[in-house]
Amino acid sequence: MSLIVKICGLSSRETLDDAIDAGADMVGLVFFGRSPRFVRMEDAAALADHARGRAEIVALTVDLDDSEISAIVERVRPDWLQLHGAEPVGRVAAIRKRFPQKVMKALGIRSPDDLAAVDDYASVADCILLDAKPPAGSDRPGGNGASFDWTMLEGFRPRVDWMLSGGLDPDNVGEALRISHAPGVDVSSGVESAPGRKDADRIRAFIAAARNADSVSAATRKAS
Ligand SMILES: O=C(O)c1ccccc1N[C@@H]1O[C@H](COP(=O)(O)O)[C@@H](O)[C@H]1O
Repeated sequence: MSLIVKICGLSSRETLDDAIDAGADMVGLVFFGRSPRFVRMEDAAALADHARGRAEIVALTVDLDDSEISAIVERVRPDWLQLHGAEPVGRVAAIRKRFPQKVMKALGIRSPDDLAAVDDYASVADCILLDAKPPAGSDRPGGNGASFDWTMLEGFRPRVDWMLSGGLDPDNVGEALRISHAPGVDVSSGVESAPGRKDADRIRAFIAAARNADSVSAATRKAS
């Protein structure tokens, strides 16, 4: 199976097209008000319609309640709900049961002990997204351009689909894949020229570097 690449935090038709034309499998829309990538519901609905059928649409949410998620589901009709808050296992299970979307649960990682949570969520999420824990002083749980030590992922083979994120960029995604053999990668800050401003050249460079590294990594995954 080939590498899944998600470009997150897109907020214009132009950058959506840049990501999709460059080969993104998933595009993310951010519904977190304190993010520089925040998109209002009406804009998100139009962006999703623009992308529909060309890439999977991911709605990034942080600790929203059912009525807020319902509004996104009805207006935006995403393929995925990305849960990037402190949603406990039971809450993730309830969201997955209530809504038809696939569920991606983000988990903050700083030390190898944090990986234990992956097993806890494996049966209630369709995909686990490993992200760095936010640096001190950050007011958002992701999108901080912060990475964690990927060497703790050597030999990591969870029983659930997963993706790597956190501080990835065109220069380091190859190394991240060589170390982690992640089946998917997700990026936001690393393909921007300023917070919230996506850069077409960096998007293309990121996806090219990731696909290039994955051709090597896929062979290793097959052999292991
Ligand atoms: O992008 C944001 O602003 C954001 C806000 C709140 C939660 C998550 C957010 N982004 C996600 O964080 C990871 C890592 O991002 P980065 O590449 O380190 O900037 C990624 O999944 C984004 O989708």
